[in-house]
Amino acid sequence: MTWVKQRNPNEPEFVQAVEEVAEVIVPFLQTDAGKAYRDAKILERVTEADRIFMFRVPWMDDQGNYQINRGYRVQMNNAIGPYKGGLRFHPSVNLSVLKFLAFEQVFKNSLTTLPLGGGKGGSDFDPKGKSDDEVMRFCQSFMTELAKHIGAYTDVPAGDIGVGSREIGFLFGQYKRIKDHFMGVLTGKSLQYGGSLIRPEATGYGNVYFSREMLKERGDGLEGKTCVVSGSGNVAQFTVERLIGLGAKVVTLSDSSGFIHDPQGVTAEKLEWVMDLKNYRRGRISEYAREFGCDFFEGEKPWRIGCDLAYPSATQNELDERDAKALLDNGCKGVFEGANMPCMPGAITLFREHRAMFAPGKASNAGGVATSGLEMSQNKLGLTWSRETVDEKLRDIMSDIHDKCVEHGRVDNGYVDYVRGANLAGFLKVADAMLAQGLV
Ligand SMILES: NC(=O)C1=CN([C@@H]2O[C@H](COP(=O)(O)OP(=O)(O)OC[C@H]3O[C@@H](n4cnc5c(N)ncnc54)[C@H](O)[C@@H]3O)[C@@H](O)[C@H]2O)C=CC1
Ligand SMILES: O=C(O)CCC(=O)C(=O)O
Repeated sequence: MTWVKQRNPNEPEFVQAVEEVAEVIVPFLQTDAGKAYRDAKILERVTEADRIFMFRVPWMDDQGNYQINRGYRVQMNNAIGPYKGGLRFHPSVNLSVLKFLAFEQVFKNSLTTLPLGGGKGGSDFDPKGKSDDEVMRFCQSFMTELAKHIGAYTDVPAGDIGVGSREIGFLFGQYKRIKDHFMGVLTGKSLQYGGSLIRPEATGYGNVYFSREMLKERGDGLEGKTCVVSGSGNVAQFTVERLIGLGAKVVTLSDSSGFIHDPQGVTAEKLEWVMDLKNYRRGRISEYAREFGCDFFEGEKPWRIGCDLAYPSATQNELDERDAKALLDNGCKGVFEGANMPCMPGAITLFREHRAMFAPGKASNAGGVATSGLEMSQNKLGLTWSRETVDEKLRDIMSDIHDKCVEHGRVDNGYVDYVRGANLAGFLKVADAMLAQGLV
């Protein structure tokens, strides 16, 4: 870790993500089973990106002013398949954030059972408050540079925070215009031009399926459980949809301005209203409280609300040790990461010490990228699978990931440490591929 910290100064998120993996992998490397990986310096090699692109993104706003943002693509590791991972457009984007996300993606993609390497990209561009025309001009400029570095067998980006179907459409249109190729170079596309059914739902649904597997492992189920969810974007919306579909009750949603608490529960009708608010009207979650007559807590996070289960689904480091204590004190039995690295290290330690269920995002939110892998397969075959087919494959993949976490994560007295299981299983597949491919 000293070596990693020295080589990556001023990159706290990246160091945090490496530390979480190293905590599990370093002790394994000291064993006989880990010797070959230790000798070949596999862990050191996976912390160093294959390559990173940083570029200027010039665009013009609606008033005719010149605007400059910075674009990035981190191609972290392609030992088991082409680089794969989302694009994030948010003012907080910097190299540290994208390197942490790309690093996580390597292990997550390995867990999916599909041939996907790991990457991530994005920009400090903020789509909030921008017109559709401004977003389009930005996306066209961003793709004009990115197109040089991606391809259906090289690197296949997708969405993440601030990049949804509108942005993917603009990015795909510009790629096609530059390259004159109609190919699956992005996932998360709309259905009319090569998208997959269930891809929008997949991260949220996948996390719920994963939590159902974890509950089953303990002889329990989702029916009747009270759940808190953070965020109100893609992952949060479909987490709520699946939870209420499976008989649970969701009482919170949030955005960067605060959270709403609806003790009656978010119904399918209320969720439809939220989807319209967030995906088309692009409004604030506080409007929910006014529309449905419940409380809005400005600037706060939902973790002090009593619940059985929690699904952090907004952003990194949104749940600290104090929040974890509040959740446990109020009876929460399980935390399932929909976002990437939403729980801070102190919170994770507390959950594990209390033997609560804790699902690390690289396992529990892998359904999104896995379904992107299914979109890539459909594009290559020139076929469109039905909703039922894709949903069944997603359920099977989440169940396989769960089984691998149990296989590698069962510790003394039967407790399954999913952090250990996910990191070890994710690492081993990539590490074996790297060993087989020599010193590259
Ligand atoms: N979209 C996908 O398929 C996948 C997304 N993820 C992760 O899930 C998380 C959410 O992503 P999406 O739902 O796709 O993005 P989104 O842009 O659709 O929604 C993001 C949500 O997080 C909230 N948010 C952003 N910054 C915040 C902050 N500082 N405090 C509180 N709330 C904040 C936004 O208001 C919004 O509700 C991210 O961590 C992302 O990396 C993980 C796997 C796949
Ligand atoms: O579907 C993809 O390729 C991107 C998913 C992603 O960015 C993530 O898993 O964090």
